[in-house]
Amino acid sequence: SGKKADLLVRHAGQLVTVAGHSVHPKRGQELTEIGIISDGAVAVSDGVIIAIGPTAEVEEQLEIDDSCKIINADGKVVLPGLVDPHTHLVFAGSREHELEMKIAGMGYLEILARGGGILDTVRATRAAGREELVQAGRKYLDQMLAQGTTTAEAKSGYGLTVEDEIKTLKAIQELNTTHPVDLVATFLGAHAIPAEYKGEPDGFVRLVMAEMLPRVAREGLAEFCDVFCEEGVFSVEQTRQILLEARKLGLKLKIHADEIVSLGGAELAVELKATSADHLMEASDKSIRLLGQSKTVAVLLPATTFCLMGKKYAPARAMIDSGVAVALASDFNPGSSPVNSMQIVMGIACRQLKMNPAEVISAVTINSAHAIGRAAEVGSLEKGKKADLVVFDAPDYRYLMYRFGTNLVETVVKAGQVVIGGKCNG
Ligand SMILES: O=C(O)CC1=NCN=C1
Ligand SMILES: [Zn+2]
Repeated sequence: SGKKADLLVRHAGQLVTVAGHSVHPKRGQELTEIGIISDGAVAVSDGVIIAIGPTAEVEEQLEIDDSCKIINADGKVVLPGLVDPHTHLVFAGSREHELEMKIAGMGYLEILARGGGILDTVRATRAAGREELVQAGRKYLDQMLAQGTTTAEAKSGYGLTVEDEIKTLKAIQELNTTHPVDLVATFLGAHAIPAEYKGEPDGFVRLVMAEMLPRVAREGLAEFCDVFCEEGVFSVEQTRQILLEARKLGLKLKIHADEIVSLGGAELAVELKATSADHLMEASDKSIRLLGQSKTVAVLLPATTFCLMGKKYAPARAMIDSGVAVALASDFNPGSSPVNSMQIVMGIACRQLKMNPAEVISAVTINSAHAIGRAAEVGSLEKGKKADLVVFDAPDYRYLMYRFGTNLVETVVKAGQVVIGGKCNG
């Protein structure tokens, strides 16, 4: 006994630890093992988990005085803080006007080809100052935190000039230091060919490689480099050039791969040992087999398929059966997925990706932490890890996906601090 705790969450109906997979992402059968402790407790000191287990066993180890906040989670589900490993959350403006076009059947790439889509957001983001981007991003992060997301990736990609991409990444840096949600920054300068480079894509690729990447790397403004590898955007060859240059400069790699057309982006991701390959609705059988034999995490974005009114969701079952390490993300962005609730992503993943609830829990916690290189710090509730956890008003973890569309968050603890709700004694 005698450990001093400053926070104790106890008597959780189901304490879902998702423990035991902080070194390698979960694959296949492992995805269904989520380490549930009934009548569970988590003790925290200085933002770090110091004890976890059945409430009686945890309380035995502790020295509780009235300085310790106590949260009783009787009949509730406690999960690790949700990790959203793929968002475009720093942008200006919005694209609700596209909804009628999409309802009328206009395709995503057609809207982009007409100078709309991403390029619409580019115009608004170039016109916005950094502070405006920070304000907008703060609002989205408040919404995400209130819905259970405690760590997220944030991409640039709506500037498409050196200065505007740097402006965006500095906004992400400012948000990371001033908002409770931990952010991982990704440089996505290769998101679309801007209007001024229409007809000379290779000129823009040179700008990304010769001007943007060196600055981003030198100023330490991003951990990852990502490319939108898609028909009419960046080819597999252009993607390879950009990512090889990024790797040389010390950045880790991601690819928006095989979203609308199966170009072979997923195979390139495996070839370059990218940390993740994202989207994959059109992933070929060959690329699924290659992913199953690689460390590259497959990040699936079912809310994007839903919002694009797509028929074809990523082949998650085939991936899981082939041993692919699967994660889930919101793809929060103003065009193809204006959704920043991981609970909604979880509900769609069960119904459309046919992932069962336990697999979905693994895919929005430890596996999504692996997808952004944060599995040692977050993504599960284990001694020594950051005390990021969510108390959901749910009798069972399956209830989260069953009550699709309702925010069931009761309390969010971020690095040991109660940041949302938190009926507790203190
Ligand atoms: O449409 C957007 O703004 C974001 C996006 N990039 C690639 N797919 C979607
Ligand atoms: Zn995306």
